[in-house]
Amino acid sequence: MLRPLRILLSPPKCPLTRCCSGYVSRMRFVNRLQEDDDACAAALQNGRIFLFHSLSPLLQRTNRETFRTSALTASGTQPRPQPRPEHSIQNQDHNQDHNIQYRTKTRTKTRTFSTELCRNSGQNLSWDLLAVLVFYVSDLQPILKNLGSDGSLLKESVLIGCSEQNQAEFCLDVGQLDQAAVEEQCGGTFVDLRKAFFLLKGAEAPLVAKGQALLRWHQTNRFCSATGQPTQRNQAGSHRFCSSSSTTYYPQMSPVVIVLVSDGTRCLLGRQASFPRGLYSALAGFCNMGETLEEALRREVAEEVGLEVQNISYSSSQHWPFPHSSFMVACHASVSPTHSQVDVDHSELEEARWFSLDEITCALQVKAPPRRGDLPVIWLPPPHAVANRLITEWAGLQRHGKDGP
Ligand SMILES: NC(=O)c1ccc[n+]([C@@H]2O[C@H](COP(=O)([O-])OP(=O)(O)OC[C@H]3O[C@@H](n4cnc5c(N)ncnc54)[C@H](O)[C@@H]3O)[C@@H](O)[C@H]2O)c1
Repeated sequence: MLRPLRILLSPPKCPLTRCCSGYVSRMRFVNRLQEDDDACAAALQNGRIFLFHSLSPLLQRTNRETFRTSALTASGTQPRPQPRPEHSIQNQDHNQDHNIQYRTKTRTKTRTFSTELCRNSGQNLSWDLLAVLVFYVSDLQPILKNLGSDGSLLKESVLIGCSEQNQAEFCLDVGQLDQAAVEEQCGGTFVDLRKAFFLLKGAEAPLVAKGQALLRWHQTNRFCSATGQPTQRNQAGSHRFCSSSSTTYYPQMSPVVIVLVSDGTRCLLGRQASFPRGLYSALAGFCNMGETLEEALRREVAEEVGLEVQNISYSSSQHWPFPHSSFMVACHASVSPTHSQVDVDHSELEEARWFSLDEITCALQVKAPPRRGDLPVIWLPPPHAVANRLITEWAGLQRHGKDGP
């Protein structure tokens, strides 16, 4: 039965509006787009798109004096107008959303840019801004056409969610187009996710990581592992299907356990030889087939530092895009102070040692990796990493006189 187009384009009003939150209707909307290809194709026409090139997200970087908007042309035949400095960020109002007006050829639009300030590498303590560029499909279509792409490229977008303004959000990899030409047309730069991830605003980083993970999964799962035949994706990109073997493939994450071990007054951190100088983190490891999280956690700590932990408690979890998609489950655990002698397996870790609350407090204050020539300093994974959360939680509990779990 045909549904009215109005319902296909935006999250349906819940019939039980009084008891159904915006969150619930957005989640149901996304779920329906994953199930219904026609609804998803319609939502794409009205949606927002994050662009990637060979898995690097399109970002905008500028200085604090002038926050330049991306000037988009509504018509690809016209020369792209120079970006106009329409918004200045005064002082250090970082972590803010900025509603910025910009003009297309035919109309004025307002787009919300979120920005995070990060320390520039120069000596003058100026700041850089980094933000994800988001395009409305209606703006992107003429740009893609101008770059010689036919309409079929847009259909390769994958659904990643729904904004609070009830617009479906998609990611699209334009790796088949000339990178410099896309950057020039779109007014942004494709930045390797490893560099970008820690400089994006809290809410943007996981969204971009999720988009990259989904795009990567599609790029590496084009064929059925049973028959070798090509697989077909659904419109949302939430699964692929092999019609020869009737197998449905879903995107996968590898479960990883990460644990902060405490002996009551100190916490245990380690570093791999590949880590940047001075960086220490909580112990982590992939779960083996058939293991529970608790078994994986106990095994990893035993293997890496030769300790037997107890009192395991869950803290939080996160999707981690590096090197591929991991599902990090973060826990606290403890050892008795009388059984805290560390015996490092140097094939896994370069070093592991106990840190006092004072050392952790100092390390948490280091907000940027030390630069070449700086004095050696101990620093910790940044706030986007769940390891930072574990360490911060432990420090908070220590300050309030309670140990970990
Ligand atoms: N978000 C954070 O705060 C945080 C902190 C530390 C580590 N991590 C992540 O946790 C993961 C594990 O950490 P690690 O130090 O053990 O990493 P690692 O990269 O040293 O991996 C250790 C070993 O696990 C094996 N391995 C790799 N991929 C696997 C998979 N999918 N399934 C099973 N085994 C696999 C390989 O033999 C590899 O040498 C890494 O992806 C790392 O980036 C995240």
